[in-house]
This record gives sequence, C-alpha cells and structure tokens, in this order.
Amino acid sequence: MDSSSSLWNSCIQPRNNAMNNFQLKCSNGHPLNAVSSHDGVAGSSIAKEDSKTQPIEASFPLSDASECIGSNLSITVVGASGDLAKKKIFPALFALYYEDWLPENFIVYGYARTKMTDEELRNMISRTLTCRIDKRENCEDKMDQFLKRCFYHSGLYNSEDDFSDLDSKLKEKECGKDSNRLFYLSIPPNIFVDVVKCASLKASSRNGWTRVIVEKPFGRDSESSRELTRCLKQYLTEEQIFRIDHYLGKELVENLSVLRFSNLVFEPLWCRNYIRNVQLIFSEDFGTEGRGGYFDNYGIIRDIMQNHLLQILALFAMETPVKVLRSMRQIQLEDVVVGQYKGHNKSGKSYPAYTDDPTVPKDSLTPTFAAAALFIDNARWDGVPFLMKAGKALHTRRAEIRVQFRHVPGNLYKRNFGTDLDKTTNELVLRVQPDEAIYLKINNKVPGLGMRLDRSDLNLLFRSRYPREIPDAYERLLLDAIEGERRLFIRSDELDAAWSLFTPLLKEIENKKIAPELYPYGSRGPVGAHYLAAKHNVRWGDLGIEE
Ligand SMILES: NC(=O)C1=CN([C@@H]2O[C@H](COP(=O)(O)OP(=O)(O)OC[C@H]3O[C@@H](n4cnc5c(N)ncnc54)[C@H](OP(=O)(O)O)[C@@H]3O)[C@@H](O)[C@H]2O)C=CC1
Ligand SMILES: O=C1O[C@H](COP(=O)(O)O)[C@@H](O)[C@H](O)[C@H]1O
Repeated sequence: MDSSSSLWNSCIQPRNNAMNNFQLKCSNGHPLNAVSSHDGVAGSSIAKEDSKTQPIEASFPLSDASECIGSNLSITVVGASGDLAKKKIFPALFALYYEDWLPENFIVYGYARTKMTDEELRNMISRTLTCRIDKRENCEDKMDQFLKRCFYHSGLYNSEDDFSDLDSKLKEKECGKDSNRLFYLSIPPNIFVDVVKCASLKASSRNGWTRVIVEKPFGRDSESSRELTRCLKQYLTEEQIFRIDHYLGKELVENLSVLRFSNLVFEPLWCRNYIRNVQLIFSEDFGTEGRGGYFDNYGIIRDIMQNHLLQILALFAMETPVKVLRSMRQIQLEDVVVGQYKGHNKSGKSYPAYTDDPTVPKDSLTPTFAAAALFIDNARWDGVPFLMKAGKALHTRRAEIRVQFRHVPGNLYKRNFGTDLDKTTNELVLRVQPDEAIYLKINNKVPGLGMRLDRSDLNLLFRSRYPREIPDAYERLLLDAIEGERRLFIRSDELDAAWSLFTPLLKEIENKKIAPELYPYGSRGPVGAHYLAAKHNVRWGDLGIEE
C-alpha cells in the first residue's frame, strides 16, 4: 500500500481562515486554545485538590440533552461505538470520575456514525464500567451519576456540518462558560485528518483550550508518519496534539526512571560496564482475531516494536529519549527474525492460523512475531545488545523488561554452581504485566552445612506491597492530557526518530518478501529467536518461566 499517497488522502489545504477559526484570541492576544499561559490556568483549575473542594454531587441531576450545565471540560470520544472506546476509554473516564480527578462540571460526548440515543450510549457504556475492588461503596450511584454526564451525537467523520451540530450541543452544555475541549480520536487512522479538520474548524473551544488525543498507528513508515504530522499541523499546533502510546502510561514503565535514578544501587550500574544485555519482551496468548484487517497492513513490528517496546527502550537507556533513538544503529535484517502463527490443535481444541482470518489474504507474509537485536552507539551502551521480542498467539500474555548483568570477575564460588555460569549472573526483571513486579535474581547460600549456592529472587510483588488496584494506563494518560502534561506523549521529533530506525528494515522485509517462520498457535514462537539470541551471546530470560 502506498500509504503516503492514500492514507492521508483527506489532507487538504485548510481554507484561509482555518487557523484563525481555530486559534481564537483572548484579550491579551494569546491563542486561547493552544497550550499557553492560559493553559496553565486551565490545567491547575482541574487539579484533584480543586475538585475535592467542590463536591461533584452539586450539579445533579443532569440528563436532558439540551440542558445547560456549565460544563468546563467537554470530552468527545470520536469512534465511541468502537472497541477501544468501550474497552478502555469510557472505563478510564469513569475511574477518573470515581476518584474525583475530573473537574466538577465535565461532560462526555460520544461521536460516531452509528445511530444511537444518549440512553443507548449509556447502556452500551454501562456494560463496561467497573468499580475498583477496594472502592465498591456507592459504586452504582457513581455509575449513574457518571452516565448522566454522557451524551451522544451521531455524525460523519468528514462532515463539517455534523461537527457544527456537535459544537452547538456542546455549547448548550457549556452555557457560555469558559470550557476546555478534549477530543479523543479512537478511530482508524485513515480518518484522523478528516476528523481533526472538522473538529478544529467547527467544534474547537472558543474560550478555553482544545486538545486532541491521537491513537496509534501514527503512519506506517517515515514518509506516511511525516505526512500525517504535516496534515495534523495544518489544523493543530504541536502542543495541542497528544500522541498516545499507552505503554508509557503503565505503572511499571512509569516506575522505570524512579528505579534507576532514585536508587544508588542501580544508577551506577546502568551502563555497559555492568549490563550484559537488556531484553524487552511482549507476548499475547491470543491472535489477531477480529483485528486482522488492521493488523495485516501493519504487522507486529509496527504494532508493538516500533512504538511500545522502542519507547520503553528509550526510557530505559535514556540520556533523553530522542538522543537515545538518534544514537541507535540501523537494524540489520540478519539481526531480525519474523514469524507467523499457524493453526494448532491442543487438548481437543483447535486454534486458527493467522491466515484463517477472512480479512487476511491467504498468502499474507505479515509477521505476527518478531525478534530483533538493537544497539545504541553511545559511550554508555556500546556493544550491549538490546533484544526485543514481540508476538501474538504465544503460550502466555506477558510484558517485561529483563536486565542481565555481567559475570562476577574471578567468581570465588564458581565451582559451587556447576558448569552453567550464565545462570549465576544477576538479572533484574520489571514485569509490566500481568501481576506487576520488580525482582532481582541474586545468588545465595543454601542454609546448612557445606557451601551450596542457589539463585533466589528479591521480589517486590506490587499486589502484596500495595494492596490497591493499579490504575489503567489510559486513566493516567487521559488525566495527563486534561492537565496539559505532555511528558508521556510522543513528540513529533521522537516519532520521526523511531520511524527512521525501523523504516529501512520494514521496507527490506517487504521488498524481499521475507517469509515468516511458522509457529504453532500457543507455542513459544519460532526457534529462530533462540538462534538470534545465541548469536549475540544472550539467553532469553523468559525461557525458564513455567506457565
Ligand atoms: N482496540 C484496541 O485494543 C486498540 C486500538 N488502538 C487504536 O485505536 C483506534 C480505535 O481502535 P478500535 O476501537 O479498535 O477501532 P474500531 O475498528 O472499533 O473503530 C472505531 C470506530 O470507528 C468507526 N470505523 C471503523 N472503521 C471505519 C472506517 N473504515 N471508516 C470510518 N469509520 C470507521 C466505527 O464507528 P461507526 O461505524 O459507528 O462510525 C468504529 O466503531 C485505532 O486507531 C486503533 O489502531 C490502539 C491500541 C489498542
Ligand atoms: O497497541 C496495542 O496494544 C495491545 C496490547 O495492549 P495491552 O495493554 O493489552 O498489553 C495489542 O493487543 C494491540 O495489538 C496493539 O495494537
């Protein structure tokens, strides 16, 4: 597919007054809806402390679509009928509401082509809302109150008139008060620009900020990604664009810098002198069922590696993330293994092949698994392999970062360990999911007479240490977008650097029609991944784990 020409086909020149429409001026001449001095005010006005001082209950009941409620934050979920909206976005908004993180008078609008009434939207959302295990009191009441703030508008994604109608409805709810507007684009990428154009021209805030959260994929190579950025920037400033990579909102990923920079036992070791290799592992125990149409155009390298795993790598290795990405060596095809799952029968149950999906061509070469060795050519990481592995339809669902340390020089206890010295090196594991944990494999004397050594874990298991539910990544990121905190969102220069690293490899795989190694659904993936690791003197750390 020639993505640069067709994917963003709606990227047309804005009318002359487009930017004027979108950047309304306040009395001091600053654009009100760009992040500016005004933004700070808006951001602070929705801080938790503020919402605590103004009880949310004050403004109920709310349910009539034309009712004026003085909303000061209007969130529009574009693609509200879709999978991500139901699964993640509405539940995350409810969790924020439940925990009093949203401002007093917020409203949520669902927008999609599907015809629905407000009531039908509420019914749809209500099926996916849950209260935290430790916060069950008033759960039903809170859900009702939240749902009363949810409304729906059906419209086309490329219709300025439909967005004008949305604007009118939003205005009714805002009753002329200062109100900020957040749009969440939970839609396929080929309509991102249409929506941004219509929303910016017809439904941006007149007197507050307007921000747009954009879901991945941000293009499918350097050219299409740059084109997307160029098109979005015809209607939005970079400060208004919040490119979401939900892995950056995961608790353990947030914790990475804290672990490194606030522990003297780690920070001095964070370099080539002590670290032998780093492994970034993502696996899912289900296939692309239901998403084959999207997936076949992207594949696992674009779906997981180029974004989630690379962002984690950059955070792990950072001087600053962009600097790290720019210091990375071009990935060589011989340092990459690709795979695709095939059908499998297990215990009388049959599991489909990737190409059994009716939306996937029978002869598809799209990888559902990939492993790669990457290198950072800077003083800190020279020669340290960063191994990535990502796959669908594997034996387990897991995401983790594994840091394998070097051997102890002249190890005094060598003979107490047997022959496999690799098994004696320390390994730090950050288990991102499931069951968040940080553990360090250390060597220890087995209690008793004699000198027998053993490997044990110093284990920080989050559910034992912090017995409260961990917020979903989407909660953190939605809140950050509302507060104007951009730290966990992808900047355009970062995105560009990430694509520059992967685009030549992706093109080579596609041009040479590299056939993926087939692996059975539910297995540990292609054996090629083990040869790749061995070539770099690495043993995958997740091999010993029994499921
Ligand atoms: N689902 C997931 O787990 C994840 C999704 N994402 C990204 O989030 C975004 C939304 O994902 P998801 O909810 O799964 O997507 P869906 O395929 O469910 O699409 C969302 C909505 O967009 C509309 N839509 C779908 N296809 C088209 C089309 N071809 N043309 C116009 N409108 C269409 C439909 O609404 P209607 O017909 O009512 O207009 C649909 O309900 C995508 O960019 C995806 O890549 C990112 C990470 C994970
Ligand atoms: O972005 C994506 O992420 C999901 C996995 O997210 P997780 O939070 O459930 O681990 C993946 O299934 C999907 O293919 C990909 O697009």
